Amino acid sequence: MHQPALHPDQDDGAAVLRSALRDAPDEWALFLDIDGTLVDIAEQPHDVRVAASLPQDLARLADRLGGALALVTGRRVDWIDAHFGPHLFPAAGLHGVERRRASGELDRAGLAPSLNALRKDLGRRTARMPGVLLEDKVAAVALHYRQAPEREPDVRAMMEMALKVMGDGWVLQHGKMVVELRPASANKGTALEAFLTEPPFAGRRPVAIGDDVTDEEMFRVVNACGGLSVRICETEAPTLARARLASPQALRDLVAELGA
Ligand SMILES: O=P(O)(O)OC[C@H]1O[C@H](O[C@H]2O[C@H](CO)[C@@H](O)[C@H](O)[C@H]2O)[C@H](O)[C@@H](O)[C@@H]1O
Ligand SMILES: [Mg+2]
Repeated sequence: MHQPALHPDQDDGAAVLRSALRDAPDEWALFLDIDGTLVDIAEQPHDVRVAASLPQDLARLADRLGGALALVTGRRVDWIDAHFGPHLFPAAGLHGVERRRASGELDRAGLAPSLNALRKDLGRRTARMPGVLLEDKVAAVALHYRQAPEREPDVRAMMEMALKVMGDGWVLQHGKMVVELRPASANKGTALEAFLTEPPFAGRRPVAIGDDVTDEEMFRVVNACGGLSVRICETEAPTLARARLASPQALRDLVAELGA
């Protein structure tokens, strides 16, 4: 797949987003990634800080969009609620594998007993690898190497083996200094498509904002149906997104502005 690099000077995402979401809020649906997009990247998954005003700003913007705002993330939906509550946003977790509709109905990921043994084995191995962190996502598992970048080849090799153990129906999801093993049943693009068939998203044009390879599936869907794709990136990055924002802070400022 050819992915042209998005140049830092290319298409100002803020201007594009303002003219869509402020001028025609009834026409658009907004899909937002979390890590690296709404919140700054931190050394470890549990170190992230959700800005105190962000959940309320998002809830106000969701209100302006008639509720057509969803969080689409690699995190679990339970994690989203713990960090973005009390408002329960429509959400896709585990890269689309679990999904809560605007109605509140939640499709959870099925639990695979074989993952438990595998998780224990990965835990034993990574205990001997300082700086490599196992993130237990219940229906998925992630190995982070941000604090030990030299371990990337070992992490990749371990996860390739883990994928073989789990077999069909599972995929490796690469991300920022992380490799995740998750069910292959969905991705962020299919989750976005599913939202677009339901109220209040149906009939609206999608806007997707993300920062990572997992968000490219959303960008593909959005581009195909005449929506807006925006990548958070400070430098050039190969991407399908057609506009850019410089940082999560730039997006948070915009969310506050558009919701006010
Ligand atoms: O889809 P996202 O909302 O972007 O979530 C992707 C993964 O984000 C988290 O890991 C990433 O962020 C951590 C905190 O900033 C960082 O330490 C790590 O290096 C990044 O890979 C999260 O831990 C994963 O579960 C998400 O899938
Ligand atoms: Mg992200």
